[in-house]
Amino acid sequence: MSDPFIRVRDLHQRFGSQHVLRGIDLDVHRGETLVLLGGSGAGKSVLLKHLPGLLCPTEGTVHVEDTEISCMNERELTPIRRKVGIMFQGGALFDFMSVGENVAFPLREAGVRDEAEIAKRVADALEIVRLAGEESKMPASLSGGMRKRVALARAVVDRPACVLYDEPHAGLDPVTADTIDHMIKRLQRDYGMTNIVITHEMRSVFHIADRIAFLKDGLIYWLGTPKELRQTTDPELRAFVDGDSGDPWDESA
Ligand SMILES: Nc1ncnc2c1ncn2[C@@H]1O[C@H](COP(=O)(O)OP(=O)(O)OP(=O)(O)O)[C@@H](O)[C@H]1O
Repeated sequence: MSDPFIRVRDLHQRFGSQHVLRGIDLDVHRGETLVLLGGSGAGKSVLLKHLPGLLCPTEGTVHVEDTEISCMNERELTPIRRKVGIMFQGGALFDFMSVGENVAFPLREAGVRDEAEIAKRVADALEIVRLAGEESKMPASLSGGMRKRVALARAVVDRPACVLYDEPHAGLDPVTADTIDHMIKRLQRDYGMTNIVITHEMRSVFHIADRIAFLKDGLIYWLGTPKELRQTTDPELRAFVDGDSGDPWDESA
Protein backbone atom coordinates (compact mmCIF):
# COMPACT_ATOMS: atom_id res chain seq x y z
CA MET A 1 0.00 0.00 0.00
CA SER A 2 1.31 3.48 -0.92
CA ASP A 3 1.76 6.23 1.68
CA PRO A 4 -1.59 7.47 3.00
CA PHE A 5 -2.97 10.67 1.49
CA ILE A 6 -4.09 11.83 4.94
CA ARG A 7 -2.48 10.68 8.19
CA VAL A 8 -4.06 11.49 11.56
CA ARG A 9 -2.11 10.69 14.73
CA ASP A 10 -3.23 10.86 18.36
CA LEU A 11 -5.67 13.68 17.57
CA HIS A 12 -7.35 15.32 20.54
CA GLN A 13 -9.86 18.16 20.51
CA ARG A 14 -11.23 19.82 23.62
CA PHE A 15 -13.84 22.56 23.72
CA GLY A 16 -13.62 23.94 27.25
CA SER A 17 -14.20 20.99 29.57
CA GLN A 18 -15.61 18.81 26.75
CA HIS A 19 -13.06 16.29 25.41
CA VAL A 20 -14.56 15.55 21.96
CA LEU A 21 -11.70 13.75 20.16
CA ARG A 22 -9.66 11.51 22.45
CA GLY A 23 -6.74 10.21 20.42
CA ILE A 24 -7.78 9.47 16.83
CA ASP A 25 -5.35 7.48 14.65
CA LEU A 26 -6.44 7.15 11.03
CA ASP A 27 -4.85 6.67 7.59
CA VAL A 28 -6.86 7.62 4.51
CA HIS A 29 -5.48 6.00 1.37
CA ARG A 30 -5.20 7.78 -1.96
CA GLY A 31 -8.20 7.06 -4.20
CA GLU A 32 -10.40 5.32 -1.61
CA THR A 33 -13.87 6.21 -0.34
CA LEU A 34 -13.87 6.17 3.45
CA VAL A 35 -17.17 6.56 5.31
CA LEU A 36 -17.26 7.98 8.86
CA LEU A 37 -20.09 6.44 10.87
CA GLY A 38 -21.13 6.93 14.47
CA GLY A 39 -23.87 8.15 16.74
CA SER A 40 -24.86 11.77 17.15
CA GLY A 41 -22.15 13.77 18.91
CA ALA A 42 -19.45 11.10 18.39
CA GLY A 43 -17.12 13.72 16.85
CA LYS A 44 -17.41 12.96 13.11
CA SER A 45 -17.83 16.56 11.96
CA VAL A 46 -15.09 17.76 14.30
CA LEU A 47 -12.71 15.14 12.85
CA LEU A 48 -13.68 16.12 9.29
CA LYS A 49 -12.99 19.80 10.00
CA HIS A 50 -9.42 18.95 11.03
CA LEU A 51 -8.56 17.45 7.63
CA PRO A 52 -8.42 20.75 5.66
CA GLY A 53 -7.13 22.61 8.74
CA LEU A 54 -10.42 24.29 9.72
CA LEU A 55 -9.66 23.49 13.38
CA CYS A 56 -6.37 23.47 15.31
CA PRO A 57 -6.03 20.31 17.45
CA THR A 58 -5.51 20.47 21.20
CA GLU A 59 -2.96 17.65 20.73
CA GLY A 60 -1.79 15.43 17.87
CA THR A 61 -1.13 15.89 14.17
CA VAL A 62 -2.74 15.81 10.73
CA HIS A 63 -0.58 15.30 7.64
CA VAL A 64 -1.85 15.84 4.08
CA GLU A 65 0.65 13.97 1.90
CA ASP A 66 3.98 14.93 3.49
CA THR A 67 2.86 18.23 4.99
CA GLU A 68 1.85 18.62 8.61
CA ILE A 69 -1.11 21.01 8.48
CA SER A 70 -2.13 21.14 12.14
CA CYS A 71 -2.48 24.79 13.24
CA MET A 72 -1.21 26.32 9.98
CA ASN A 73 -2.26 29.90 9.28
CA GLU A 74 -4.67 30.80 6.46
CA ARG A 75 -1.87 31.71 4.02
CA GLU A 76 -0.06 28.42 4.63
CA LEU A 77 -3.33 26.53 4.22
CA THR A 78 -4.11 27.92 0.72
CA PRO A 79 -2.35 25.09 -1.18
CA ILE A 80 -3.89 22.49 1.19
CA ARG A 81 -7.41 23.80 0.51
CA ARG A 82 -6.76 23.28 -3.22
CA LYS A 83 -5.97 19.62 -2.51
CA VAL A 84 -8.80 18.99 -0.04
CA GLY A 85 -12.25 20.29 -1.05
CA ILE A 86 -15.26 20.24 1.27
CA MET A 87 -18.99 19.92 0.66
CA PHE A 88 -20.58 21.35 3.77
CA GLN A 89 -23.78 20.13 5.38
CA GLY A 90 -26.71 21.99 3.78
CA GLY A 91 -24.64 23.05 0.77
CA ALA A 92 -23.77 26.52 2.11
CA LEU A 93 -24.31 28.27 -1.23
CA PHE A 94 -24.17 32.06 -1.48
CA ASP A 95 -27.81 32.96 -2.21
CA PHE A 96 -26.93 36.32 -3.79
CA MET A 97 -24.70 34.66 -6.42
CA SER A 98 -25.82 32.68 -9.48
CA VAL A 99 -25.04 28.97 -9.73
CA GLY A 100 -22.14 29.77 -12.08
CA GLU A 101 -20.64 32.34 -9.69
CA ASN A 102 -21.03 29.97 -6.73
CA VAL A 103 -19.15 27.24 -8.58
CA ALA A 104 -16.51 29.72 -9.82
CA PHE A 105 -15.85 30.98 -6.28
CA PRO A 106 -12.99 28.59 -5.34
CA LEU A 107 -11.23 29.35 -8.66
CA ARG A 108 -11.39 33.11 -8.05
CA GLU A 109 -10.20 32.56 -4.46
CA ALA A 110 -7.26 30.57 -5.85
CA GLY A 111 -6.36 33.52 -8.10
CA VAL A 112 -7.57 32.23 -11.49
CA ARG A 113 -8.27 35.35 -13.59
CA ASP A 114 -8.80 34.05 -17.14
CA GLU A 115 -12.61 34.34 -17.62
CA ALA A 116 -12.68 31.85 -20.51
CA GLU A 117 -10.86 29.28 -18.37
CA ILE A 118 -13.20 29.92 -15.42
CA ALA A 119 -16.28 29.49 -17.68
CA LYS A 120 -14.88 26.23 -19.10
CA ARG A 121 -14.05 24.76 -15.68
CA VAL A 122 -17.44 25.78 -14.23
CA ALA A 123 -19.19 24.16 -17.22
CA ASP A 124 -17.15 20.96 -16.73
CA ALA A 125 -17.98 20.82 -12.99
CA LEU A 126 -21.70 21.35 -13.69
CA GLU A 127 -21.51 18.60 -16.31
CA ILE A 128 -20.14 16.17 -13.68
CA VAL A 129 -23.16 16.80 -11.42
CA ARG A 130 -25.62 16.66 -14.37
CA LEU A 131 -26.47 20.38 -14.23
CA ALA A 132 -24.93 21.40 -17.56
CA GLY A 133 -26.04 24.85 -18.74
CA GLU A 134 -27.61 25.93 -15.41
CA GLU A 135 -25.03 28.67 -14.68
CA SER A 136 -27.49 31.58 -14.67
CA LYS A 137 -30.02 30.10 -12.20
CA MET A 138 -30.16 31.53 -8.67
CA PRO A 139 -29.86 29.13 -5.68
CA ALA A 140 -33.31 30.14 -4.32
CA SER A 141 -34.96 28.66 -7.43
CA LEU A 142 -33.36 25.21 -6.95
CA SER A 143 -34.63 22.10 -5.17
CA GLY A 144 -32.68 20.73 -2.18
CA GLY A 145 -31.13 18.00 -4.34
CA MET A 146 -30.02 20.49 -6.99
CA ARG A 147 -28.48 22.76 -4.34
CA LYS A 148 -26.45 19.78 -3.08
CA ARG A 149 -25.27 19.06 -6.61
CA VAL A 150 -24.21 22.71 -7.07
CA ALA A 151 -22.34 22.45 -3.74
CA LEU A 152 -20.66 19.30 -5.05
CA ALA A 153 -19.70 21.08 -8.32
CA ARG A 154 -18.17 23.88 -6.24
CA ALA A 155 -16.23 21.35 -4.13
CA VAL A 156 -14.71 19.68 -7.22
CA VAL A 157 -14.28 22.62 -9.65
CA ASP A 158 -10.60 23.07 -8.77
CA ARG A 159 -10.10 19.27 -9.10
CA PRO A 160 -8.94 18.61 -5.53
CA ALA A 161 -7.27 15.26 -4.89
CA CYS A 162 -9.67 14.69 -2.00
CA VAL A 163 -13.26 15.74 -1.24
CA LEU A 164 -14.89 15.74 2.21
CA TYR A 165 -18.67 15.40 2.45
CA ASP A 166 -20.59 16.26 5.64
CA GLU A 167 -23.92 14.42 5.38
CA PRO A 168 -24.43 14.84 1.61
CA HIS A 169 -27.68 12.80 1.77
CA ALA A 170 -29.37 14.75 4.59
CA GLY A 171 -32.87 15.88 3.61
CA LEU A 172 -32.85 14.12 0.23
CA ASP A 173 -35.37 11.60 -1.07
CA PRO A 174 -33.89 8.08 -1.63
CA VAL A 175 -33.65 8.47 -5.42
CA THR A 176 -31.81 11.81 -5.25
CA ALA A 177 -29.56 10.37 -2.52
CA ASP A 178 -28.71 7.55 -4.93
CA THR A 179 -27.70 10.05 -7.66
CA ILE A 180 -25.32 11.71 -5.14
CA ASP A 181 -23.81 8.27 -4.42
CA HIS A 182 -23.23 7.68 -8.13
CA MET A 183 -21.50 11.07 -8.43
CA ILE A 184 -19.23 10.33 -5.47
CA LYS A 185 -18.19 6.99 -7.01
CA ARG A 186 -17.80 8.55 -10.48
CA LEU A 187 -15.38 11.13 -9.05
CA GLN A 188 -13.39 8.31 -7.48
CA ARG A 189 -13.39 6.16 -10.62
CA ASP A 190 -12.87 8.82 -13.31
CA TYR A 191 -10.63 11.29 -11.48
CA GLY A 192 -9.01 9.09 -8.82
CA MET A 193 -10.45 11.31 -6.08
CA THR A 194 -10.18 10.32 -2.45
CA ASN A 195 -13.60 10.68 -0.78
CA ILE A 196 -14.33 10.97 2.94
CA VAL A 197 -18.05 10.89 3.66
CA ILE A 198 -20.09 11.37 6.84
CA THR A 199 -23.52 9.82 6.41
CA HIS A 200 -26.21 8.08 8.42
CA GLU A 201 -27.72 6.42 5.32
CA MET A 202 -26.77 2.75 5.62
CA ARG A 203 -27.88 2.03 2.05
CA SER A 204 -25.39 4.63 0.81
CA VAL A 205 -22.67 3.29 3.09
CA PHE A 206 -22.90 -0.13 1.45
CA HIS A 207 -22.99 1.43 -2.04
CA ILE A 208 -20.04 3.77 -1.77
CA ALA A 209 -17.64 2.73 1.02
CA ASP A 210 -14.36 0.94 0.41
CA ARG A 211 -13.75 1.19 4.17
CA ILE A 212 -15.79 2.37 7.14
CA ALA A 213 -14.51 4.00 10.33
CA PHE A 214 -16.98 3.90 13.24
CA LEU A 215 -16.45 6.64 15.82
CA LYS A 216 -17.54 6.33 19.41
CA ASP A 217 -16.69 8.60 22.31
CA GLY A 218 -14.07 10.47 20.28
CA LEU A 219 -12.14 7.35 19.22
CA ILE A 220 -12.13 5.03 16.19
CA TYR A 221 -14.07 2.16 17.74
CA TRP A 222 -14.03 -0.02 14.61
CA LEU A 223 -12.49 0.09 11.11
CA GLY A 224 -13.29 -2.35 8.30
CA THR A 225 -14.89 -3.09 4.94
CA PRO A 226 -18.63 -3.08 4.13
CA LYS A 227 -18.50 -6.90 3.99
CA GLU A 228 -16.97 -7.03 7.48
CA LEU A 229 -19.60 -4.60 8.76
CA ARG A 230 -22.44 -6.73 7.34
CA GLN A 231 -21.00 -9.78 9.14
CA THR A 232 -20.19 -8.09 12.46
CA THR A 233 -21.54 -9.57 15.66
CA ASP A 234 -20.59 -6.50 17.74
CA PRO A 235 -23.93 -5.49 19.34
CA GLU A 236 -23.24 -1.75 19.00
CA LEU A 237 -22.42 -1.99 15.28
CA ARG A 238 -25.26 -4.46 14.64
CA ALA A 239 -27.76 -2.05 16.21
CA PHE A 240 -26.44 0.73 13.98
CA VAL A 241 -26.52 -1.34 10.79
CA ASP A 242 -30.03 -2.64 11.58
CA GLY A 243 -31.30 0.74 12.85
CA ASP A 244 -32.46 -0.94 16.04
CA SER A 245 -32.57 1.01 19.33
CA GLY A 246 -33.54 -2.14 21.26
CA ASP A 247 -36.89 -0.62 22.33
CA PRO A 248 -39.79 -3.01 21.60
CA TRP A 249 -42.49 -2.11 19.05
CA ASP A 250 -46.08 -2.59 20.15
CA GLU A 251 -47.44 -4.36 17.05
CA SER A 252 -51.08 -3.97 18.20
CA ALA A 253 -50.81 -0.17 18.41
N1 LIG B 1 -16.87 24.70 17.73
C1 LIG B 1 -17.34 23.98 18.75
N2 LIG B 1 -17.35 24.48 19.99
C2 LIG B 1 -17.80 23.75 21.05
N3 LIG B 1 -18.27 22.49 20.95
C3 LIG B 1 -18.30 21.94 19.73
C4 LIG B 1 -17.82 22.64 18.56
N4 LIG B 1 -17.96 21.82 17.49
C5 LIG B 1 -18.49 20.66 17.97
N5 LIG B 1 -18.68 20.72 19.28
C6 LIG B 1 -19.22 19.62 20.14
O1 LIG B 1 -18.49 18.45 19.85
C7 LIG B 1 -19.33 17.30 19.92
C8 LIG B 1 -19.19 16.47 18.66
O2 LIG B 1 -19.78 17.21 17.58
P1 LIG B 1 -19.81 16.70 16.08
O3 LIG B 1 -20.53 17.76 15.30
O4 LIG B 1 -18.45 16.31 15.63
O5 LIG B 1 -20.71 15.39 16.20
P2 LIG B 1 -21.14 14.39 15.05
O6 LIG B 1 -20.56 13.05 15.37
O7 LIG B 1 -20.81 14.97 13.72
O8 LIG B 1 -22.72 14.34 15.30
P3 LIG B 1 -23.99 14.41 14.30
O9 LIG B 1 -24.09 13.04 13.68
O10 LIG B 1 -25.14 14.67 15.24
O11 LIG B 1 -23.75 15.52 13.32
C9 LIG B 1 -20.76 17.83 20.18
O12 LIG B 1 -21.05 17.66 21.53
C10 LIG B 1 -20.66 19.29 19.82
O13 LIG B 1 -21.55 20.06 20.58
